[in-house]
Amino acid sequence: MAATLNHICQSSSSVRVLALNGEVLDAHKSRSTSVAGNVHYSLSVGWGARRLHVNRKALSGKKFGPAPAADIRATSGAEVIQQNVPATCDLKSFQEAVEKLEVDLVTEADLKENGFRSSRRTKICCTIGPACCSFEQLEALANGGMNIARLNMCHGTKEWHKNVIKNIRHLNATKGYCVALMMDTEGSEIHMGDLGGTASAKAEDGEEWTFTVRQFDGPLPPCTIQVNYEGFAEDVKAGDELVVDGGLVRFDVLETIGPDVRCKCSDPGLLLPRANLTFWRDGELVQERSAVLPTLSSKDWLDIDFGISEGVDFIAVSYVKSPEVVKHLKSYISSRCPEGSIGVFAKIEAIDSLNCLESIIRVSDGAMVARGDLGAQIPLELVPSVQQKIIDLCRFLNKPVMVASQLLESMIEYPIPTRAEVADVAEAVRQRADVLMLSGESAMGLFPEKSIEVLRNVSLRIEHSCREDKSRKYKPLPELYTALSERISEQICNAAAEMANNLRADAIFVYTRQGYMASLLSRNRPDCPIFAFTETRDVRHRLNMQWGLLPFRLDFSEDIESNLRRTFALLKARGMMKAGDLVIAVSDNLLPTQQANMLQSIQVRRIP
Ligand SMILES: Nc1ncnc2c1ncn2[C@@H]1O[C@H](COP(=O)(O)OP(=O)(O)O)[C@@H](O)[C@H]1O
Ligand SMILES: C=C(OP(=O)(O)O)C(=O)O
Ligand SMILES: [K+]
Ligand SMILES: [Mg+2]
Repeated sequence: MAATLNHICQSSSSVRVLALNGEVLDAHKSRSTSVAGNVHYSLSVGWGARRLHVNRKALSGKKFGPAPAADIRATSGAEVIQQNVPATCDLKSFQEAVEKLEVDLVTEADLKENGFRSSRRTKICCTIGPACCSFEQLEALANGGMNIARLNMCHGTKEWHKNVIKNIRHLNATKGYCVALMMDTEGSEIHMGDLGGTASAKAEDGEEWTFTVRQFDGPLPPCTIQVNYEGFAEDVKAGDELVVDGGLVRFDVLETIGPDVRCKCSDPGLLLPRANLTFWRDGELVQERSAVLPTLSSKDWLDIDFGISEGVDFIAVSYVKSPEVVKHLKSYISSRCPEGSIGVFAKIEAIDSLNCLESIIRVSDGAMVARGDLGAQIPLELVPSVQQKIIDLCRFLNKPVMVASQLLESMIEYPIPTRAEVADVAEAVRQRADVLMLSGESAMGLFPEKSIEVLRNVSLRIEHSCREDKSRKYKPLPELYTALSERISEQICNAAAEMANNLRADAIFVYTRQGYMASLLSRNRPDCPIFAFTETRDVRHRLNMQWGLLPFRLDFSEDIESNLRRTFALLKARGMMKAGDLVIAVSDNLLPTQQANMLQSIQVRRIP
């Protein structure tokens, strides 16, 4: 049915929108006068956060017809969903523009193509660097399934990162992706300088190199490496072993002369800019200095302020050694942005963090197994069991967990991974990590898109085999909560997941304001995907970090029954579900009134 969408009538005191076959829709109106003295009217109609806006320069005293498309846009909160909405359109497209269920392009395509039973459950994070920072390159990664973009503040300038953030925002707003942003702090561990601008340097066996804390105005002298840390030359002793990037290159310390440390290469290899440095004495990691280094340096705090002002979704803290720093950052964030919507992730990579893993994870919003530095601080052969331990602990404590570093390292240079890398990725998927992370593969590699494709394919394959493997099923999770209200939510979600598995349901639906019930469902790693409906863009982005959740944005209405009916209709209309599909639905207490008098329930429904 064609209808005139809006027709602005203006009298001296009022402005109205005539919409849909002449029926007047209630319109908010505001009037403003520009510097040039022109009167502007803006109107918006819609429900909740979703609105259509009409902006027109008014011609005083005159009546005028339908606003041109250029003056009409549809928004959701601060996000513009559609520019140039035609003034004359049919009822259906008006409703779609205003009431559209927001789901990202990739999820939608995945659901339609593969059917949702086999949509990907493990999430993918890509470190953004020079190899993937243009709008087109970022779009290709988003299209390949990037759920989270990571900005590593070790590298690049604020302007560079700002531009990446702008590109991702633009991608989300104009192309319908839902890529979340994670900032990763530099931390104050000891690392090399940037090699005077060259991409890498080769250290040969037996060659003598000087590590120094001196500054140079011009180019670096040959075989010289700057070290970021003032106290370095005082701490190192002749006879120590200097280890670059956890063993990529090794040096024996010959002598220290003032700010210089003279070394001989004992294990040759490639030196990369800003590579991490550790030093070892009598087979033990020397920790004197790193123990007094603050986890968050003054530069990190400036970066954090930058992240807060840019509105990133997550901040990952490097070299966390105790729960205190995470608590401190979380309270800083909630004082700076009271809506408190930035998740703080603890990177587990410092040896000290291993003594207090549980208390660190409890206070964090999630954790990262940062195997790069972890492998430089503990023997490499211990890394796999620590990974398993962190993943299990996070699952128990209901915190999302990322597995990072060297997943597909060889793909920095080659278009296919090694068999061992595929096995490593498969292991992380089998351990049911929430997120797999690419580092150099996407940031500076030759094959960022191929790398993401490998993660996607391995995830799909292994997730499928986990579902088939009956012996893995129904292992009960240990009980997490003690307070009654939390125990109720936990039990509801555990039971809903178990019912969904037993009934072979097609999907679990959860209506969630903060993502709490959604996370408890994800924790169960059920066989079917979890459609998580939430009201705000921020929560929708945060849900991206969790296993098996397909985040949708939707304005909730007053009662759960009407939410269910609306979502069924919208998903059906969009071809994402079909009549007869079996759904298990749960929800948070959506309304304040419900908290007092309604207990939560599990519904079993067929799509009508
Ligand atoms: N923002 C950036 N600008 C330039 N290069 C980057 C950036 N981010 C990452 N890289 C490159 O990608 C490599 C791998 O990234 P990552 O693992 O995050 O860092 P690191 O190697 O410092 O731990 C880095 O060593 C660096 O060469
Ligand atoms: C992810 C890690 O941290 P970064 O890349 O910042 O060193 C790591 O050490 O594995
Ligand atoms: K970092
Ligand atoms: Mg690290």
